[in-house]
Amino acid sequence: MTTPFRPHTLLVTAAILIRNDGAILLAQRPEGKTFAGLWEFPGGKVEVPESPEAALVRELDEELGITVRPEKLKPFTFVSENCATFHLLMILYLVRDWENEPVGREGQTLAWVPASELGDYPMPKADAPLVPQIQALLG
Ligand SMILES: Nc1nc2c([nH]c(=O)n2[C@@H]2O[C@H](COP(=O)(O)OP(=O)(O)OP(=O)(O)O)[C@@H](O)[C@H]2O)c(=O)[nH]1
Ligand SMILES: [Mg+2]
Repeated sequence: MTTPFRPHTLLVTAAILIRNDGAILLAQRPEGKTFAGLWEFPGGKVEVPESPEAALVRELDEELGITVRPEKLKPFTFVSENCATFHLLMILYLVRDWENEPVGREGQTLAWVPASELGDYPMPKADAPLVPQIQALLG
């Protein structure tokens, strides 16, 4: 008897960084990573035994060189998506306060994008429902 394949759930945290003028930060995944070339919200995997908030604070420092206080992470929404070899559970926080200017520390290209133009940037399939939610929030 074969055991049915059950993908494990991968917990990922990501940030919707919102600048004072309403633009949102997207990062283009670099060559060598899965989904290279697609645009995403900065963040990454929650490592054991981190809290989701501690993981996101760490990822934002590693990927962008910014410092965010955990209490500045505002829970916004999540996506739950089957990605074949794993099931992605990605929780998203709104972030309006940080220190330092974001830079792509892992070779990613960064773009500040008005909410109305988010649809022009190809994203991983799991991100599709996020675009209308962000546009509804920011108008
Ligand atoms: N950060 C981020 N990951 C996303 C998004 N959409 C999406 O499907 N993912 C998926 O979430 C998973 C984990 O994200 P990641 O690759 O950023 O993880 P990480 O920073 O820990 O990278 P690493 O594996 O190189 O250490 C990947 O399979 C990625 O494709 C998104 O908008 N932002
Ligand atoms: Mg990442």
